[in-house]
Amino acid sequence: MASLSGLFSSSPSLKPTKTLSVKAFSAPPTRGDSFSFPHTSKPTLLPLTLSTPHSLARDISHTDAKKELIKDPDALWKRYLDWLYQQKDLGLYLDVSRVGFTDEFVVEMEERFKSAFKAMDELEKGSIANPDEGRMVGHYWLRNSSLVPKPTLKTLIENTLDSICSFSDDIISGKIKPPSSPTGRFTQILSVGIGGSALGPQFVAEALAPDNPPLKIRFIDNTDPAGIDHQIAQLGEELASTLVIVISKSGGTPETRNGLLEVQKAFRDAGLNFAKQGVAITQENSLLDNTARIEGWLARFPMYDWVGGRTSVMSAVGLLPAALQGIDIREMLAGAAIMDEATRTTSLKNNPAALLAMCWYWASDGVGSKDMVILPYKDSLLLFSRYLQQLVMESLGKEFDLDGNTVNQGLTVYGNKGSTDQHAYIQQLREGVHNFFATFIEVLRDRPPGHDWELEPGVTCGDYLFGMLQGTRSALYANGRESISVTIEEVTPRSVGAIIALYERAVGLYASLVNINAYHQPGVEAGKKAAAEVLALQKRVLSVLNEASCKDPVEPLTLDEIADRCHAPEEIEMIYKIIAHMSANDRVLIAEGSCGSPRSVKVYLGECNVDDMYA
Ligand SMILES: O=P(O)(O)OC[C@H]1O[C@H](O)[C@H](O)[C@@H](O)[C@@H]1O
Repeated sequence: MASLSGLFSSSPSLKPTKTLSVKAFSAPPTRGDSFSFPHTSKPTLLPLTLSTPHSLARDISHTDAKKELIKDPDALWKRYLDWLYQQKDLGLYLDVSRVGFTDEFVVEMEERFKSAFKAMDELEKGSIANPDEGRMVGHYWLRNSSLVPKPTLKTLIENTLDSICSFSDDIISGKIKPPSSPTGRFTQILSVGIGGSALGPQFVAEALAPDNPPLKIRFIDNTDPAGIDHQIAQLGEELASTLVIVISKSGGTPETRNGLLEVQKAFRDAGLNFAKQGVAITQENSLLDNTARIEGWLARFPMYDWVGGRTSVMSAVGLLPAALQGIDIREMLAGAAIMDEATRTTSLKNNPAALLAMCWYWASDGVGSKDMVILPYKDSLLLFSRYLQQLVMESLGKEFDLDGNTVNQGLTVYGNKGSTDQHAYIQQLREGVHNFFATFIEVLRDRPPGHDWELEPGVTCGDYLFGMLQGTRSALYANGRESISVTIEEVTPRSVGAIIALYERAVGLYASLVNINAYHQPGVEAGKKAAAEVLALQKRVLSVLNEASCKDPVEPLTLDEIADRCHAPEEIEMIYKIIAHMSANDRVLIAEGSCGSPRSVKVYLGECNVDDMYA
């Protein structure tokens, strides 16, 4: 693994120090005259300060009253033409005409974007864009290493890319072989990781893996034992020809560690040598890195301090699994690089990421008052909304702004795919509670050339899909529901790289507009900490039960008795849940009562462990 020493800085986290509450809204903006999409009221943009109390926008945000329709097709066509964005090299279009922002709003946003563009420029030049963690934010450098602020990083990025390509070539060609496989080559990948260490690889695999990839991929992205067993069972004999890629930026995420331990056990049970089939992708000197080094795993690839998990798909995290599936990763990087370039322009109208961010702001009042429904009309893009959930919600879902004001920001993302979702929840979108705006992802090419046929005169299967998309867009709009359309010509490594880059930049710009840190995730720690406390309590419960079960005769205990002996009477409900879970898994026995009536329950362990008693 290339040396990463000296690249990482750590600094104490900077917590917001104050909570301000400033009422600073003026009258709602006037509507544009050439095109009006009459929301009942919208928050006026505040003066260009970095301490905008966006949460207050809720107080005056528009009601959900049905909007009037734009009846005039000429005006709509003009708006479509006026605002249509095209990136020729990528064959990508962005249509924001069905979002009802006004000319006045655009003018105000142009002002506000000046500082967003400046912040983005500084980020790309290596500023500490994640102030709470004292980190640079460098995912844009992964696809254009000439941008890096330090020459050592350029070498690191390029060397890692080269080593990913040569390692995957050697695996695919069979030059690197699994030690005990009868086939003599690796045929399967088992990717173990969670969050940003899974969602990108999953999305890319679903979008781009060929029908018969050189290696097929499976994922363990949870600590669900049954889910893990299922993946291992599905591999069956092919475990011997499975390359296990363990991905964790931090190298210490419990779910990933558990997945690894479970897979290692499966290898032991099958008499296989895990180390000869294991690959780690992690930061240098993390727990995972040290484990892989000490155990002599097949390979290790670096993750960088300056790349966040949710923007890591173009690091080894996403590139190695993709390359092993025969996906052209340099094309993915090229698509992202072109989009990065296109989204650097400071002309709002010509910057597709800025247009997206502006529409999000308009549609959700800059406070996330409406959800973003992502509807790709292409099966292979099914996981895009799932991928975006982390990218958008972990980035934008923040309690405090950069000045320490309580803002509770965010933007909710959901969606699966069209036309499938039309038969599920589109009914509510069109007629029910008006709490969303839609984004259609349209793919022009239905099938590879030469494979199409007409299933009825003049109409192909893809024409139906096209019709469903356009019909839904029109039907939603006719009922006052706003939508954005992103169109790509085909689903290729280049276009997938481009749409990832498009949304990464849009999230970064939007975060600047609402003055939050998009690059940390302080809220995630609370759940992790609470989980650790539950497991610590479980150990105390087990110890108390063990002691009682070693008595002669065995002393079954009530929940109150267990709680008392754990010195945790306030945790009795949690103790009950722990007992119920262990009982369901045959790890404690119920002497009296049943789990359904907690007061009646008396519990003991099946056997006494004397070692534990004196531990
Ligand atoms: O890659 P890892 O360090 O294992 O982290 C996996 C995930 O863990 C946390 O939940 C973070 O909030 C995510 O941003 C991250 O992607």
